[in-house]
Amino acid sequence: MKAAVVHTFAAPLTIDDVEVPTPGPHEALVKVDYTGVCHTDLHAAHGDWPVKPSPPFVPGHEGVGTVVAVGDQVTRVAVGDKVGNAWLWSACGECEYCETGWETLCPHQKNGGYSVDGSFGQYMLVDSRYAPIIPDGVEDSAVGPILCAGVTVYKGLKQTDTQPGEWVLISGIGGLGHIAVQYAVAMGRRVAAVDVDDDKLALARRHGAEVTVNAATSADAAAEIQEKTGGGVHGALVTAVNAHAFPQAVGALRRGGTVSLVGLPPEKFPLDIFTTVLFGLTVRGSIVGTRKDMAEALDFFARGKVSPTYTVRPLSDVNDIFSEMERGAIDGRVVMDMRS
Ligand SMILES: NC(=O)c1ccc[n+]([C@@H]2O[C@H](COP(=O)([O-])OP(=O)(O)OC[C@H]3O[C@@H](n4cnc5c(N)ncnc54)[C@H](O)[C@@H]3O)[C@@H](O)[C@H]2O)c1
Ligand SMILES: CCCCCCO
Ligand SMILES: [Zn+2]
Ligand SMILES: [Zn+2]
Repeated sequence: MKAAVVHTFAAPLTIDDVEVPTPGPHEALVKVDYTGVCHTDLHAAHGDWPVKPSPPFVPGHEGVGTVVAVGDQVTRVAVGDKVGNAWLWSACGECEYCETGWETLCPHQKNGGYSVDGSFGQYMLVDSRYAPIIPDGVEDSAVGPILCAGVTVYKGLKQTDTQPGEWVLISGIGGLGHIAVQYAVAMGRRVAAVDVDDDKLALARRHGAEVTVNAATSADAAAEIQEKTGGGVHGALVTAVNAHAFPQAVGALRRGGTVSLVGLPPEKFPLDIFTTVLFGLTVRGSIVGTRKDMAEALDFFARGKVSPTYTVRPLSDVNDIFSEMERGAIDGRVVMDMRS
């Protein structure tokens, strides 16, 4: 089968002919139709983060396809079912985190396209107990971005502890952010959006943002957001890939506000102790979503409440796609067609 393989960090991926894997007892073999390209895949290919994947590996964790074979312990899916892969590829099911609804924090988890091969190949393995089950009747090319971008921002928004009618800042209007605007609107929040690119902010407005601020041209983006939201946002979700966006989102919070961090530039950012304490602010990290979050995020999509903006391109474009992503030149999400 064809697959895009990372052999060396920060070097072009090669399209290799690799063996179709065999499913283990709890695994299913999936023929991949489409896969979204997440900025995490670029971080993975560059070896950006402290915990690195082990080349050679196949990235991708927004894959969608059809089950073609199952292991002898599989009960949750069957041949012919439409499933996906996800960052949370599997967890142990027995630790304190798995037992308390926090499987995303399981120290024994496997991660799709990172610690196990992912969806940038024509076939992929999934753990049948964790694979997202794709709702009937949805567009196969559109649903991939929900499997990471969608579930992540949906969970991240829940983690802002905001209520309907309150202001939420979405920082970074890329693959995650443009979908976050839609979930926030669908969840009844008022949306302010910040990015460094006017085209991204126009996309945010098309998806329902009431306030947009360009952090590259604003004299003080946090102050501008405070002023345009009548005292600051009740919650903020940072999906930006630049560390400057993080203190900026904290600075845009209303007193008592919560910022949910999901973007992962491999850097640190300063947090002002005095104002954080004085204004009772909460800074919270958020990672993807559980299987329950995934089912909920997919339900919003299946009911037409969110609709990714995406472009379909061939697997052979993978290196160009990564270069464009690195330049911030992609509006919405790229989805690769894996069928040919
Ligand atoms: N926490 C999680 O579970 C999780 C899940 C998925 C992705 N991620 C991470 O989220 C980040 C975004 O992923 P993506 O696929 O949306 O990336 P993307 O490249 O599609 O979008 C990034 C966006 O950040 C914007 N940006 C850059 N600098 C900015 C700044 N200073 N202020 C505001 N916006 C700025 C870019 O213009 C772009 O719109 C990546 O680091 C990825 O690894 C985390
Ligand atoms: C720590 C890496 C989290 C990545 C989530 C999927 O994009
Ligand atoms: Zn991702
Ligand atoms: Zn566990």
